[in-house]
Order: sequence, then structure tokens, then C-alpha cells
Amino acid sequence: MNHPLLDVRDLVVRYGPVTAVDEVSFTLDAGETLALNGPSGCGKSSTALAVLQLRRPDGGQVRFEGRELTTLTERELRPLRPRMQPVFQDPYGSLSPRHRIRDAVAEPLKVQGGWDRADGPARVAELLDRVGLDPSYGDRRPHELSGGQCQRAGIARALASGPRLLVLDEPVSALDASVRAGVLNLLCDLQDELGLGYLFICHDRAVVRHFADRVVEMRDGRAVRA
Ligand SMILES: Nc1ncnc2c1ncn2[C@@H]1O[C@H](COP(=O)(O)OP(=O)(O)OP(=O)(O)O)[C@@H](O)[C@H]1O
Repeated sequence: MNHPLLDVRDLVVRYGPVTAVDEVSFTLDAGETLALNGPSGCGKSSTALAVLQLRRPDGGQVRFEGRELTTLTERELRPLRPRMQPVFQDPYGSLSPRHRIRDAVAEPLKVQGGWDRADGPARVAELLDRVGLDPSYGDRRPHELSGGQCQRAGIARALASGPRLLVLDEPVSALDASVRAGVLNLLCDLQDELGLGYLFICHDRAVVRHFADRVVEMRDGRAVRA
């Protein structure tokens, strides 16, 4: 059956009396980048969290690979979670400061039972290489990497799960301008190679114009233009 990778209908997220996301709808195909753009507080991150079911929505539907997620239990969601991975703004915040990069990248493989003592380390090295990090960086801890290198390591960790969808929440906003283009180019290459769908949250219009295939503009929790 032919369905979009992600089909979001009438999504609602409330925090007490605040309606952060107010009946937002959009679709995203495999291999496509859809940007959520808009000013601070318009509901972009709340939309991202609700799509990932990290914050259960208060209304609407989120259909991922044809399956409605909002009615699934945590247990039913567990096998789907590796297929939709977040990459957050703070590259250091998404990796444990105590763990070496190679362990952070290996963890999703181990959790999913895809770890093989013989091949596992080579798979980690391959993932690091794929994101432009020399595999020797696997010995380091996050604080021993630059922001850009750390974001690349976070992307390698996300890829280790075998995702179809990456939810990129301001993935380059915390990075120096000089390293932003490198990380965005990496994301473009990975999308071409793996056919990933990207839900790309970004407040920077210039970046959005360059990177996204389509844009949903948000204001006060609503999609004002799709
Ligand atoms: N955990 C929370 N508790 C209460 N209100 C929240 C919470 N998270 C977000 N909000 C409110 O929901 C609204 C939307 O916030 P959200 O973070 O989704 O917007 P955003 O567009 O991602 O903003 P930013 O670009 O600043 O991250 C805002 O009014 C915000 O204050």
C-alpha cells in the first residue's frame, strides 16, 4: 500500500491551559525534508515531541509507516521507536558525558539485539566514518569533541537504530556558522543514500530555504501555510 512515511492530522498538544499545537496537519514522504518554521514559542518542538510520541498528543492522529501511533501502548511503540529518531539542538545534551563515543553509538545496536562481538566494533567504526568522524574518535568522551563533531556523533548514534525518519530539532542552531554547512551537507548526503524522511525544525529562514523541500509555517500553535 502506498502511504506517506508520516501523516499528521489535527495534532493538538496542551500544557494545562496553553494550547501549544492547535490542529496541525502535514505529511512527509520518504526521502523528503519538511521544515517546521516559525518564531520561538509557536509550537515547533511540541509538534516534534508529539510526532515522536515522547509527549503524547492531546488530540489528532500521527500515522507513521501506515500505523496509527497515538492509540499504541508504550510496549507496542517500543519496536517502532528505533525507526523514528530525534536529533536535538544541544549536541552535548544528547550524549551521556560519561560514556565514550563508541559506546554511545553501540548502545542502540546492543539494545536491539543487533550486537555481534565480532562485527559490532567494525559497525561502530563504519557509522563514525559515515558521519565524517575518524573512528579513533570513538575513544573520546563528548566533552573531548567540538560541537560539530559531537552533533555528528549524535547522528551516528541515531543511524545505528536503522531509522526511516529523523526528527531534527534545530540540529545546527547551537553550532558555529563555519561548521553548520558541513553538518547540513552530511544530512543531505545521508538522505540521498538512505532515503530518510526529515522533519526539520528550524527558526532560520535562510537555512530552511536551502535545506527543505517543503515548509510548514507555524504561528501560535497553528500551521498558517503549508
Ligand atoms: N513543558 C511545558 N510546559 C508548559 N508549557 C510549555 C512546555 N513546553 C512548551 N510550552 C509552551 O508551549 C508553547 C510552544 O512551545 P514550543 O517549545 O513547542 O515552541 P517552539 O516553537 O519550539 O519554541 P522554541 O523555538 O523557543 O523552542 C510555548 O508557549 C511554550 O511556553
